[in-house]
Amino acid sequence: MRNKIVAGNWKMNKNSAETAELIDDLISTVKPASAEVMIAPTFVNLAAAVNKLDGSSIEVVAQNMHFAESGAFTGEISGDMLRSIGIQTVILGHSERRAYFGEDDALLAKKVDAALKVGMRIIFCFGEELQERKAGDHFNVVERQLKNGLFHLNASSWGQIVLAYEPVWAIGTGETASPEQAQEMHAFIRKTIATAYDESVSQKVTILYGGSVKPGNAKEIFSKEDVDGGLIGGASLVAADFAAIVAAAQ
Ligand SMILES: O=C(CO)COP(=O)(O)O
Repeated sequence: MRNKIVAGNWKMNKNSAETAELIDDLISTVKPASAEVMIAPTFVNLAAAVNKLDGSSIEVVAQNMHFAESGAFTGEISGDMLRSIGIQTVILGHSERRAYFGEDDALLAKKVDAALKVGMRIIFCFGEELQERKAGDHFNVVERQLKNGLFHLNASSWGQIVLAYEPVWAIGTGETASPEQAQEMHAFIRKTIATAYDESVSQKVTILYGGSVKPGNAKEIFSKEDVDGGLIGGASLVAADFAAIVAAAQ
């Protein structure tokens, strides 16, 4: 049985007071779950979130990190810094990082190595854009992103990897991939990993779906065989919605 995960990517939302308030609401609304539950507030609120959730089953994770251990990289945050405040998991390769901050596959491969080096677990995001899907290129795009970002790793490192398929056209648009489209791509991802590694690596890796997951569609998407939970944007900012999505992952 694969681990199920429901993770909330808060993106650049919630100041310090709002973060504390949403966490209080999550503590009272998210029911104990068989899925792992994670939230990713902004960097400045991570330490406070870790302290507030000490002893809770909700894990606090980071939205990004730099590939270097330290040095002259003004405005950046290293994996060691994240570890030092109790963060064990980092999201890498989100489409917004790729699109707005120029993060390409080669840079992401360096970030993956850096995160593993400090013992972090990685939620690695990837997915095609609308024109790529329309052109029938989505499988090639996803295969390329996986290959360039992750396939240099040894099989033994895959225990630290969680995948998040997020078709760019479904992020923040209200347009969700249909459960069938999600399943089709997740099965393709598993097949691609089995070819590059073996069946045991591909069957063990948790693959999340992300893109306009809401309380109303979560259960159907999560019920698909190769969908092991979700990476949630907008709906993770409303405690009742996030709690309902966590419940849908049982
Ligand atoms: O980008 C996402 C999660 O990382 C998905 O965002 P939405 O759920 O707002 O579409």
